[in-house]
Amino acid sequence: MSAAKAMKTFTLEEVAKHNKEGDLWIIIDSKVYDVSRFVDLHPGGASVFYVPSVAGQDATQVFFGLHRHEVLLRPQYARLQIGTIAGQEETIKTLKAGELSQVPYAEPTWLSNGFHSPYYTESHRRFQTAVRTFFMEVVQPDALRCEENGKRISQEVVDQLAANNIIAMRLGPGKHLKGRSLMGGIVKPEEFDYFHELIVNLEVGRLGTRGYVDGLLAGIVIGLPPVLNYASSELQAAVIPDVLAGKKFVALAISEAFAGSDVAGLQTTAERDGDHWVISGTKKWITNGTFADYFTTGCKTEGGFTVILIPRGEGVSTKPIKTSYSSTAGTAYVTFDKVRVPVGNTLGKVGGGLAVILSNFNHERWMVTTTSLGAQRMILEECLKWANQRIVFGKPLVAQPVIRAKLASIIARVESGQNWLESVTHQMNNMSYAQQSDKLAGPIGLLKQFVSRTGRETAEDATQIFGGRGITVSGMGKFIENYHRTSPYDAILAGAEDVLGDLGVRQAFKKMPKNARL
Ligand code: HEM
Repeated sequence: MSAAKAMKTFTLEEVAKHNKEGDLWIIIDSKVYDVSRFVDLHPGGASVFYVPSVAGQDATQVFFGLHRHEVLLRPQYARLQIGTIAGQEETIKTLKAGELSQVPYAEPTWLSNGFHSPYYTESHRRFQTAVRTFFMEVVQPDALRCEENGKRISQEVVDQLAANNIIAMRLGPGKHLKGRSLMGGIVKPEEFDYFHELIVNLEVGRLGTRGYVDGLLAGIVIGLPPVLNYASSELQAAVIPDVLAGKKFVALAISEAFAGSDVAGLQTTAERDGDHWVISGTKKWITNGTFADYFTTGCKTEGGFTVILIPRGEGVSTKPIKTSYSSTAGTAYVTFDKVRVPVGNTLGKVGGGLAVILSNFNHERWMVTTTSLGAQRMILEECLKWANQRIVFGKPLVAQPVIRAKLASIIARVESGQNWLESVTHQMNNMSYAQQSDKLAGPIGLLKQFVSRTGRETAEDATQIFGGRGITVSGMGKFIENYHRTSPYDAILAGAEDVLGDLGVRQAFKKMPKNARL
C-alpha cells in the first residue's frame, strides 16, 4: 500500500495502551488498526476484540484462524489501518498477478522451483505467465461476482477473452487460429499445441467458481467444433467469426428430459419442408442455453440422427434451470416449436449425426478433466494453507496425523491425475485426428472417470479438513463449499463417470489380441 509509507509508526507499548471500549487498537501482520468504531459493525461481533490477548495486542494468529487475507484488502477495512509497528515488516502478501504460488504442490511440477518436465518449452512458460496474469486480473473478479449473483459472464470480459483469442484457443490447435494474435502474439498460431490449451484450461479450473467455469463459454467449446468441422463454407463464414469475436454464443443441445446419452431415445424431430427443416422438441441441461444465439442440435430425422444448427429466433425459447451450481452457467431448458431452419444449416450428413457428435467427445472430456484438475489443485492449496494457519489444541492443524493423512491422499490424487493427463496430452500432440479417435477414446474415458472420482474424494477430504467452514458459502471455506457442492458436475458432464470407465474397458477389449492367453 503506497499510503503505508506515509503512515505513522508505533511501538508495541504504545499500541497496548489502546485496549478499551471507545479506544481500541489491534495489530495484524505488523499493521496497526484502529477498530474503536468498527467493533460494533464487525460481522464476528464486538466481544471478540475485548479479550486481553486481542485488545491492544498482536492478533495476527487469531485473525488468520478466522478470516481470509482478502478481508483486510477490502477498501472499507483497509482504511482502518492507522500505522505500522516500528521495526516490523508485513510477512503475509498476496501473489501479484501472474506470480506462481510457492506453496508445495500448489503448482504443477513443471512450474515448481527446481523441477523438470519433458513436455513444456519456453513458449509454454511465457504463455502460462500471460494467461495466469490475465485470469487473475481480468477474469477472477468477474468470476467471483457472477458466481454469487448468478449473472452471465460480463461482456467486457468476453471482449477481452476474444481480443486475446482465448475463445479460439479453447477449441484446440487448428486452422481456426490462423492469422490470429494469441495472448498478444506470445505464441504463434502454428506453435500452439494441446499443452498451451491445457494451460488455459487449468487456469479456468483454478477460478474455483464451478458455475462460472461453464459460464465462461463452455457452450462454444463443445458447440462450435461441429460447425468448424462439418458446416458448409457459407455457414461457417456466417457464424464462426462472430462467435470467436465474442459477439455471438453457441450451445450444444443434445440431451433431453426423455433421453441423455441414449441418442435413439431423443424426441426432437426435424422434418423436411422444401428447403427447410421444421424442428419441434425440447432439450434439457443445455449449458449457456439461456444466452446462446445458436444451438448445435441433435434431431431425429427420416434418415436417422442429424445435427442441425438452429439460430435463436421464432419458435425457439429458453428458460433457466435451477441446478446446484450458479446460474451464471446459463443452464437452460430449451423448446423448439415448429422452428424453420434452412437445410443449409445441417452439420454433416443427414443421418450422420452420431459421427458429428462423437467426433468432439474426446476433446470435451479432456477439457473437463483438465478444468477439474485445475480446481482440485486449487483446493489442495487451500487445504495446505489452512492446515498451516489454523491453530487447534495449541498447534497448527497439520500437527494432527489424521489431517496429514488426508493431505497425503489429496496430493497423491492430484499428482497422479496431472501426470496421466500430461501423458495423454502428449499423445494428442503427436497423433493425427484419426489416430486419436482410434487410440485415445478409451484412455480419455478412463482418465476422466479417475479424475472426477478423485475430485469427489478430495471434496470430501477438504470438507473434513475445513469442518464447518467447508459447508459455509462465504468466508474462510468458500471455495471448499463451492467445490464440495459442484464436484459431481465433472462426474456427469461430458459423459457419466461409470459410462466412461466402461467405455475405456470396452475399447481395450476391442484391441485384445485374439491369441492372448494366460
Ligand atoms: C481489522 C480487523 C478485522 C476485520 C476487518 C474483520 C472482519 C470480519 C469479517 C468481514 C467477517 C465476516 C466473515 C468473513 O468475511 O471472513 C468477520 C468474522 C469474524 N471475525 Fe473478524 N475482523 C477483524 C478482526 C477480528 C479479530 C481480531 C477477531 C478475533 C479476536 C475476529 C473474530 C471474528 C469472528 C469470530 C468472526 C466470525 C467467523 C466465522 O463466522 O467463522 N475478527 N470478521
